[in-house]
Amino acid sequence: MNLLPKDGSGLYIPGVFDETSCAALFASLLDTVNWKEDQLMMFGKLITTKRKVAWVGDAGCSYTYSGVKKFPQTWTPALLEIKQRIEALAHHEFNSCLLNLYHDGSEGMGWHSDDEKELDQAAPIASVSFGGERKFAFKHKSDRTSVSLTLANGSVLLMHTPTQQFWQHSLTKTKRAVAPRINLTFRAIRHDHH
Ligand SMILES: O=C(O)CCC(=O)C(=O)O
Ligand SMILES: [Fe+2]
Repeated sequence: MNLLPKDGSGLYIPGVFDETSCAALFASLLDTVNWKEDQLMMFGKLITTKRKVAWVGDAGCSYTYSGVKKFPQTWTPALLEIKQRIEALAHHEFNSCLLNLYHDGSEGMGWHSDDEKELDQAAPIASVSFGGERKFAFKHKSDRTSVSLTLANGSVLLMHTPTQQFWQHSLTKTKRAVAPRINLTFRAIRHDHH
């Protein structure tokens, strides 16, 4: 069911991965991915976040994220397993994935759209969550309508075109005690930008 009333679609699918797989995949991602502190441009300054990130993709997939050009790490077995499941679910292939590691509720992600020009508009962005449940919100860019939901362990959120054009989204910080969380956003990047 589409969570958005207009101008795009947010499809929430809980329980794509069962609890046992989630625990194994979380541990494997934590261990095998080369996590780095995120650097992004904010008000013209390069800032470093506490949240850790990793960018994984096919060779030659580079991507500009928040003003910083990223070169991909190679796929790990756990990531390939997740990617296969998500491609079957979304009926699309993905060539890259942005990973975020939120250690606790003090880490989140501010309002933004994933509207980078390299993205293939035909494919959705598929967001996979492992670990602590967190609140995720959409806000319409012109009328400020908002929609929020909880992203549970093992869930998938599919965002289809033109969602990024009309809506921003954020991962809300919280003072509640929350378990660490890993989010993966699978994306399709067009190669004709190199
Ligand atoms: O952690 C999340 O659920 C959101 C991540 C996100 O919006 C992004 O990586 O662009
Ligand atoms: Fe995003």
